Amino acid sequence: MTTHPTGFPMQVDVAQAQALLRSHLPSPLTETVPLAAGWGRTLAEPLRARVSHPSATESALDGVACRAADTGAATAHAPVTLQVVGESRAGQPFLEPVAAGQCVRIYTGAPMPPGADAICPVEQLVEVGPHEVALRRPARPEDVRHEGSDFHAGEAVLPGGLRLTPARLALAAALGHDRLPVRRALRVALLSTGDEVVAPGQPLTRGQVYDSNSVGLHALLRECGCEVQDLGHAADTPAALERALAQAGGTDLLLTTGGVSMGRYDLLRDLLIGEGQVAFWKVRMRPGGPAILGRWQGLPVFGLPGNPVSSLVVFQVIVRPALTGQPVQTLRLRAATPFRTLPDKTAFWRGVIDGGQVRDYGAQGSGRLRSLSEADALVVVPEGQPVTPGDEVEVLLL
Ligand SMILES: Nc1nc2c(c(=O)[nH]1)N[C@H]1C(S)=C(S)[C@@H](COP(=O)(O)OP(=O)(O)OC[C@H]3O[C@@H](n4cnc5c(N)ncnc54)[C@H](O)[C@@H]3O)O[C@H]1N2
Ligand code: MOO
Ligand SMILES: [Mg+2]
Repeated sequence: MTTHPTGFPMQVDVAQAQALLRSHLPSPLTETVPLAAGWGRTLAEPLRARVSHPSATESALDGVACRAADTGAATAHAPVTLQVVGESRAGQPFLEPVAAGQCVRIYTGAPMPPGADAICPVEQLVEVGPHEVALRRPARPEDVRHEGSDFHAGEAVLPGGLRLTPARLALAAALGHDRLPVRRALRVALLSTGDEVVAPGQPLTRGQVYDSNSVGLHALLRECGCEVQDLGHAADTPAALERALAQAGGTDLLLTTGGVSMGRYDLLRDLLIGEGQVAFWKVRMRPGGPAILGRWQGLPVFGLPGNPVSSLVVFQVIVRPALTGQPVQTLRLRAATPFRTLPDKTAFWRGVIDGGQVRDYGAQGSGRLRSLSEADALVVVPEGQPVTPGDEVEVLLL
């Protein structure tokens, strides 16, 4: 890390950038939402089971419930015959005890009758008479689902801080909750900058570019559960930028793209440095090096680089973990090709996953947006660490 002449840190590492952005965001507030509105939200506190699941000991199969000890000798050649004394249906249990030599017809999810401890499925039964079945193999205790074997009443099942996926939402319902304590969504304003940047749908002249950054970032922000205020686009003049920044009031964070590198017209950089509250400028990563964090009239502003790949990669690596409070999700794969090492930067190279290994995507220019669509992953190559084929690398799925 170095220091800018005006005193703020430069060339911070990725972890420092994440932590500094996080420290600029408000600490999470809680609100309660109906179950159906919980998808994509983050649980604010652990959820305990209000009931056990299964709520009774029950059958996992359609068949008969009986005593395992009666059926140990059953084979296809020498089936064991049992007397059928009743039927247990889901919601209509059979409450009489099952004695030796007896069984009860039972269906998946129906409570086990008292005395029975094993199940034989219909596929292994032969109907012998109106009240008799023969078992072609022993009944199995493993096909009984015991009360509370999934979770017990009172158990803390879903930890706080977890993002509610469809499966976790279903689990919350099964735990007995109809309202959920979730973190208040962060409100993020989004602004793209650049004289050459044009909204999709408008005519494009040579030298102009469609505003792809805002579109990708908007979707990423929604994926992170944020409320997005789209401020559109501002031209490269101080007045236009100041007008746009003034519209971001009332949000928790302003995310911008463009205008943060070394150019004369990289005015967002100048505006933030002039405001005197820069937390850092430049991160030791590629792509995405020129990112800047500061404040504008108190509001945290994170300036993503304009290059299309850089803006989306910096979001994944720095912004997402700061917004969600969750570390970047990675997995480890073997490298099928070498990956370039940078002496003073962590690289996030685009890679293609093939046969359980990851290979270099090839052209890694930050302006090649199609590469992010054609690659499967970002391969993390730490500063100064060589990667040769066969090495294990950390990989971030795209
Ligand atoms: N002399 C140096 N030049 C550059 C350096 C450097 O260290 N020294 N860093 C390079 C790196 S790395 C990056 S990344 C870019 C960052 O540039 P800016 O953040 O200043 O962004 P702009 O100059 O405004 O635009 C760069 C590039 O991206 C295109 N762009 C911008 N906004 C959008 C958008 N919303 N949608 C699609 N594409 C966009 C823009 O047209 C430019 O092509 O600086 C390097 N330069
Ligand atoms: O690192 Mo810039 O972010 O490559 O193009
Ligand atoms: Mg620039």
